[in-house]
Amino acid sequence: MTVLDDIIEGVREDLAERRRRRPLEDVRAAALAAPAPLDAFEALGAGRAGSMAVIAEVKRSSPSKGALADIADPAALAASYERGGAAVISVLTEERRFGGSLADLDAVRAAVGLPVLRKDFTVDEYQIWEARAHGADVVLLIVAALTDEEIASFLALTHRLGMHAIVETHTEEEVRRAVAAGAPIIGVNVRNLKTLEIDRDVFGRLAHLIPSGTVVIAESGVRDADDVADYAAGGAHAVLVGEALVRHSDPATTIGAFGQAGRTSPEPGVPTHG
Ligand SMILES: O=C(O)c1ccccc1NCC(=O)[C@H](O)[C@H](O)COP(=O)(O)O
Repeated sequence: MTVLDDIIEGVREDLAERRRRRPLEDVRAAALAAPAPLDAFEALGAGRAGSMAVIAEVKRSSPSKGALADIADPAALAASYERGGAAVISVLTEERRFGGSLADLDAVRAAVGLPVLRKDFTVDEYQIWEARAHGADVVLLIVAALTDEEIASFLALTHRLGMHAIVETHTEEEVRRAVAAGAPIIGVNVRNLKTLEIDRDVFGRLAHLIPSGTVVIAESGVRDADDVADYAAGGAHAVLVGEALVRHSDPATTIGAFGQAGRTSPEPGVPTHG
């Protein structure tokens, strides 16, 4: 059994329990009554080259590293990410291996005016309705964990609800499946979710397979501004950063530096010479 299989087994058990406590009809009604979603595709630059959006993650722990940070106030952390210029806030809601929760999502949603990603292992449409009911604007669809039929139907539901999905890939075959599904936002996770190994070169090998007009996200393994610059050179419009931010004493400044490092065209009005 891989790490991903193990995580998903736990996700399915927890999901069955939440479903017992709150039937889908209730969650659907709450989702339809929630304020309209924010446009993450635009917030991430709509696939235009030149700038670097930062998706800043609220991440308490992980299977690869164990406990990362004692996040007493996820809302305050997310507010600091927003002050630093993050484009989207990611909130891990998986409980067993990442220490996250829907309560973290609620706290962050209430604290920021940015699009919020409900970062979980989506295996059932219930989780998409649930994400919307809790005010999320984006969900994660991991190609390695889903059939083509599931990707198509989850993507369709996401778009029907006015949300976006980050369709996450790690291999050439997964990128082809994400592209075939017509995903407007594709992430390349340089962390192999089956072995937890990080290989930053994976991004450069796969990003060029993604058609222009798609938002391309480099996920995981960002240690510093140089990593962001490398991902930008490989074609990333955005980076998804967890550990480097939650472990940093000044995440807002770090986000500013990452955005700057990934910019490949000058800001309007900034002279390029002289
Ligand atoms: O982070 C892990 O160890 C992990 C293990 C298994 C499945 C998923 C995992 N992480 C999810 C992520 O994609 C990251 O939280 C995200 O990309 C940020 O990564 P990082 O900046 O390296 O913390």
